[in-house]
Amino acid sequence: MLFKLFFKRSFSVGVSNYQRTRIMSSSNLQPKFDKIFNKIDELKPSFIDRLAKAIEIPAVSGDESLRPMVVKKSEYLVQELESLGFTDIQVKKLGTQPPPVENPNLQLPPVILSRYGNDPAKKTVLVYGHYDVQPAALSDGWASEPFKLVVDEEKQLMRGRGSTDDTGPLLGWLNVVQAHKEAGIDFPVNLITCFEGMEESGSLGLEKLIAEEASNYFKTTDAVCISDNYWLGTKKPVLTYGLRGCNYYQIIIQGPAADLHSGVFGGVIAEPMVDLIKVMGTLVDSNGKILIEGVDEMVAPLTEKESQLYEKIDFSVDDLNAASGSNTSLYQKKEDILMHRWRYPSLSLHGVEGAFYGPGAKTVIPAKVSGKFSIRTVPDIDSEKLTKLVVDHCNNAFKALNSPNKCYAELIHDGNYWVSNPYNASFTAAAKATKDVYGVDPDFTREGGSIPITLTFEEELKTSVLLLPMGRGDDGAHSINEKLDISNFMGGMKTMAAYLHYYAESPEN
Ligand SMILES: NCC(=O)N[C@@H](Cc1c[nH]cn1)C(=O)O
Ligand SMILES: [Zn+2]
Ligand SMILES: [Zn+2]
Repeated sequence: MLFKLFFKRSFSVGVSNYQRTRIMSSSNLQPKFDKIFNKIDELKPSFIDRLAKAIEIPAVSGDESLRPMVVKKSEYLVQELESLGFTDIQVKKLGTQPPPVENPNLQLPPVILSRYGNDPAKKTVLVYGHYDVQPAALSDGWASEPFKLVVDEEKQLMRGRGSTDDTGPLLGWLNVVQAHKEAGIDFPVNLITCFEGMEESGSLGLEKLIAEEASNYFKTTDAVCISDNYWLGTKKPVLTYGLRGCNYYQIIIQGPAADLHSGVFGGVIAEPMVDLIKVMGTLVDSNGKILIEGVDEMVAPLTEKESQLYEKIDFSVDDLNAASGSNTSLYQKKEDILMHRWRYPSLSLHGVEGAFYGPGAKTVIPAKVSGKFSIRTVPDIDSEKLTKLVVDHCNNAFKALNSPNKCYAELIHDGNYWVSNPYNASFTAAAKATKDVYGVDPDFTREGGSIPITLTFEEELKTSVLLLPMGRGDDGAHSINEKLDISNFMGGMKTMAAYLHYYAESPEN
């Protein structure tokens, strides 16, 4: 069900209410959670150790050569689930990866299903997370080896690829189970895990699995909770009820049979890179305006009620600048930044495969280049219609060049946007939990990123989905030096635990 973009009431609070945002010390917390929160604190070293072991496995789903590592990380998770007493563990194979792919026999990484508890008297919460990560290399500018978790005692943070997206939060659920076991506290709900290894590459194969398991493994699900996003800024916790979708494309330009010497062939043959850069340059302007005809017309109009929502959110251009480490914002007003992140589409140019990019001055003419770009989608953009507009646009832009090269534009993967109604038992439980842990009411936010499978859970399981973030807006997900603050790791797990208790107690589903 799509939330109609206006709220019955606002969950946001004024600045004064949360200026002192911090994790409250255990003595300040709801006494009912003292025991579990203290146990989470006590187990901190073993939780960091579990995270460190997982981060060491470079599970990059977008790199075909690293697929065995993605599988290895799934095996590590299964071992951890077994040792914690999860039952009915099923490692679901999803078959081969559909094109475009270099190796047509490449197997998709498995989805891990498991249960903790199966008591018909309790509610069932399905927790989704992904164990794959974005690519990372020391040479990109990381301060330390990306696949080695570094605990920075001075800054009180943990640095490593996947720390915040999404290995840290995923393991948070396992840690919460361990803390309950060791504290001797009855687990408040039945937990189902659905952990995938292809989220960063479009969640290929997962939609079908969810549809198949909706009336089987997932049948008893009352609510879905996903911890795979971030606070908007660095101080105030949020709960998230919307995401943009993501349509990822490539334009391939094929010219000569092999890479050539630019001194010999430069000026006498049509260069694929020149064509590609010209075509890519027609997609978006320097103000972020998408130049593909017909895209803007598909965007849902802004209503008066919706525009009021943005005023109440705690955010500023300074937060954006701090997170980007620059002064390069296209907008100075908070409302404009939020709307362009949440409710308008954006087009980003990501890279060029086949092009020279290393140090030095190689005088090469690349023979075949593939330009990668994506469009973040919003209500009411239809993915298929968008793809037709994009492909037609690229073909026309290439045709106008009168080049003898060949051009082919295609969709690599797409994932739906999601906007939901946060007025339900699950969001209410999470809001109470957040207040208990951080001492403030959370803001209710949408997010500019994508979790392709969110809408599928909502539609197939006919349940609400809650996004309960662990990390902060400056964590550097997908960037260099990705980190998770230790206070967010600990606070995030306490919030997860309290959420499960509050949701279990709620009279509604
Ligand atoms: N933490 C969510 C996230 O990072 N999602 C990715 C999903 C994606 C879609 N296509 C490629 N990756 C994102 O980029 O938003
Ligand atoms: Zn993620
Ligand atoms: Zn990600």
